[in-house]
Amino acid sequence: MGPVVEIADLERLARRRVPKMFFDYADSGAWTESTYRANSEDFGKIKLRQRVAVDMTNRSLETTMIGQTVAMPVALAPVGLTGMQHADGEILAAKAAAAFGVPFTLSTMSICSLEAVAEATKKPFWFQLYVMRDRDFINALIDRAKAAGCSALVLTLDLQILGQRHKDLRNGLSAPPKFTPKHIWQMATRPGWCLNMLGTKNRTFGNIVGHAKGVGDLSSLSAWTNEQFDPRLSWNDIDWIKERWGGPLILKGILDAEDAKMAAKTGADAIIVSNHGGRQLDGAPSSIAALPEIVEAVGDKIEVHLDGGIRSGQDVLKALCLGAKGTYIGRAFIFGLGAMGQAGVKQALDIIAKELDMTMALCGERTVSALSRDNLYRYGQL
Ligand SMILES: Cc1cc2nc3c(=O)[nH]c(=O)nc-3n(C[C@H](O)[C@H](O)[C@H](O)COP(=O)(O)O)c2cc1C
Ligand SMILES: O=C(O)C(=O)c1ccccc1
Repeated sequence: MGPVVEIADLERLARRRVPKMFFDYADSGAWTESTYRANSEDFGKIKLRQRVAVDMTNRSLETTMIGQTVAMPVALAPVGLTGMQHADGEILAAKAAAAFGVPFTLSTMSICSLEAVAEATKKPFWFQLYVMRDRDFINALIDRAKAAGCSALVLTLDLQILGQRHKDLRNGLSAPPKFTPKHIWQMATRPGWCLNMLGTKNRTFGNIVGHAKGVGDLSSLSAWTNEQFDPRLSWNDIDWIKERWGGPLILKGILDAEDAKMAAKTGADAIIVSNHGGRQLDGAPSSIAALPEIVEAVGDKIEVHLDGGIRSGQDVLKALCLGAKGTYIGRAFIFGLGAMGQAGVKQALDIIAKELDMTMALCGERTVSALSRDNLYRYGQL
């Protein structure tokens, strides 16, 4: 295989290095995966307006997300089980993000704990919260995020029940891994991953082990999730979470203009337009298709961010042109991590930054804040 020049190269390498059950877990969407596919396909339908003879010197990708300076408007999205793609995956991804100057978001369902990531990186990161039925546990988790120095709380609203992903059911996915002959085979054919994993103690859910009951004994991820996660979560809960946390708050998983208006009323600092990477409601529109009407509804009241389907810097630029102030990548960095650990996450960020910078230049712009619908051919109508 030749040099790594685009995110698809990292994906191919990750597929060869990560046991099938964990690679498939990342590379899956709910049911028919139509929304998962639409997320990236819809970016491809948007055309750019080429401009020429514009001074290209002194370009910069630096901007802010929720008032925090970022080297480019691309954060790492929260991804559960990141530490199963590569040993100590959350720590490595957090280090790569900190070195690059973009936010890393640690999932509630991470393998490395809040405390382990804080200790290893000594840099602030963002924490993503899932609301579970056990409110004492959630309060304790919020307090732990504060103690770990997290600089934003990302509250995910689109997963009260876990969407059904066929690949996970067929693979009998669980973390820690099960040891049926099939699972042993999948791991034995990935010796690099196995050796690497034997070198760490971080092999189960670091934030919740010993706290939330039953976590050592996962019959299936979905059964466990549906038992623990709170199906009663409502807009009324944002208040107590916001108050307990007391810092910058981002609401994740908004895909509808009416929900965006509700979110803006909570006084949160930002929303993330997201369909959970196509992993929850199959048949929902792509995030990029949903973005314009949400920006139209609340763009002057709350910062609007977007994730879902971003595989290049061009995708980032299109989201910015349609009104997003920031974006997040999930699989794009996960493939880098699975392929080659921290260096792979760095490569993913380098690739996206280069693509964003070159695209911006060829569109005749020098700063991300200058980007608008005017940079899109026919204003980006799909
Ligand atoms: C393997 C995987 C695990 C995820 N786990 C979480 C999670 O724990 N919490 C969360 O809020 N979102 C989670 N997400 C959703 C991501 O934060 C993000 O919305 C999505 O990955 C964006 O799409 P992309 O992967 O196409 O960039 C997960 C996504 C993937 C692919
Ligand atoms: O897989 C996911 O998308 C996710 O967010 C999750 C939810 C519960 C347990 C593990 C991962």
